[in-house]
Amino acid sequence: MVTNNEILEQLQKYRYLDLKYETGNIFGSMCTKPHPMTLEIIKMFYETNLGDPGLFKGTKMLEEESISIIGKLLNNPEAFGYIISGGTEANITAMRLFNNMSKSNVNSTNNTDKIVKSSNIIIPETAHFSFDKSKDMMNLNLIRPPLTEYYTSDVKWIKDYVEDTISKKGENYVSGIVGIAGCTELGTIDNINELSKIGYENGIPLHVDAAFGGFVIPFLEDKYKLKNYNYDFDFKLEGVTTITIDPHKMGLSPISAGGIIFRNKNYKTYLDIEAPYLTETLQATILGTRTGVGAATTWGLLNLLGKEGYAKITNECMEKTAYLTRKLKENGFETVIEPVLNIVAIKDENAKETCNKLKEKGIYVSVCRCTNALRIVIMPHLEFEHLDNLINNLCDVNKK
Ligand SMILES: CC1=C(O)/C(=C\N=C/Cc2ccc(O)cc2)C(COP(=O)(O)O)=CN1
Repeated sequence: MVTNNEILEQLQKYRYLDLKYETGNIFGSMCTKPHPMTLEIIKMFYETNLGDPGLFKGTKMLEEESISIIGKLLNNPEAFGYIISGGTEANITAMRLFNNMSKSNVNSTNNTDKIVKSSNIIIPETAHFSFDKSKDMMNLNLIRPPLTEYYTSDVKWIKDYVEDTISKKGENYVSGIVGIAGCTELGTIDNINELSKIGYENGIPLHVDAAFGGFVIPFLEDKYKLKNYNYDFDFKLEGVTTITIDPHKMGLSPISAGGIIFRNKNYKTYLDIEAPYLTETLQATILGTRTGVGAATTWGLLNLLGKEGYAKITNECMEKTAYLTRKLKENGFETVIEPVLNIVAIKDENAKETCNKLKEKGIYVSVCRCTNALRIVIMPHLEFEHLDNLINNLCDVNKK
């Protein structure tokens, strides 16, 4: 008979093989060491199941209150939504919503010759690959506008495309538009304000993927804002329908804690599925059984840290980002763009090779797909000395 302690000792051997955030060698992650308070919350809520909320009324209240707090942060007191597995599930949910809305709109016009074979979604080149998964799952047709020099979607191209196709193919041709508020590779922010006008004027829903930027942009000090970007991205823009915002990235929640926020509860009807054997009769989330830990840790941190706490974390990361950018330039390196958020992309024609050389030295950076560059995400677990260590090793592998 194996004892608990023997099992735990065996598990320690596996855990020992994992990297640890506190070593300061993880430079490519958009997750970080969760806030220590969340350990206690995990123990309190590890058995909860928001897939059957009638059994866990207290946990369901925590999810609803977390959504309400995040909604107010995003200028929407009517916000509805869920704390779910992550940004991928949140983005797939938004695409599922747009897909169902377009099918419903077509059916409501009873114009069978306009049945949308597959939903046409306008989506940036810089979009996260969770949208490619959505495409596979729902047979979406993804329309990719050209990028500007700032690595944002060309909104004039989008405006012309929408007006041109709608005039030719009918008002339901474009089923949705996606904008990114803090893209994965470079942290750039699309002009959501312009996308919102295009969507609102043409009756097209707009999804904003702020999985990473959602817990950064609202707290950014003005001194870190660049003139070539528009930082408005939330529900104060009337065309914004849904937002992805992940507590388990810059929100410091443990994994899994993603967020999908709807402008209001009316959108739930497009997602509801009969759930006969549950305490709730209609279920809108993609996952059925789902832990309540994400909702509880998110609620705890939203109330513990508040806007001031998140602002402190954000602007400390931005200070370190400015420090790293300055040091890189002093050592002869060039960044792809001036950092928009706490992400630095270092120009490197041999990015993959450099990445592997750093990995041999125990330093984990990532590489960009959109340009030849190394990608560094300055998360709260990185200290100034870790950045100095990165620079020294970069100079070493580049013999600068
Ligand atoms: C703009 C956007 C993202 O940058 C993103 C993930 N990004 C980065 C996920 C990541 C986290 C830790 C790590 O070590 C490596 C990668 C997702 C998906 O979020 P996820 O399902 O929670 O991974 C959506 N949108």
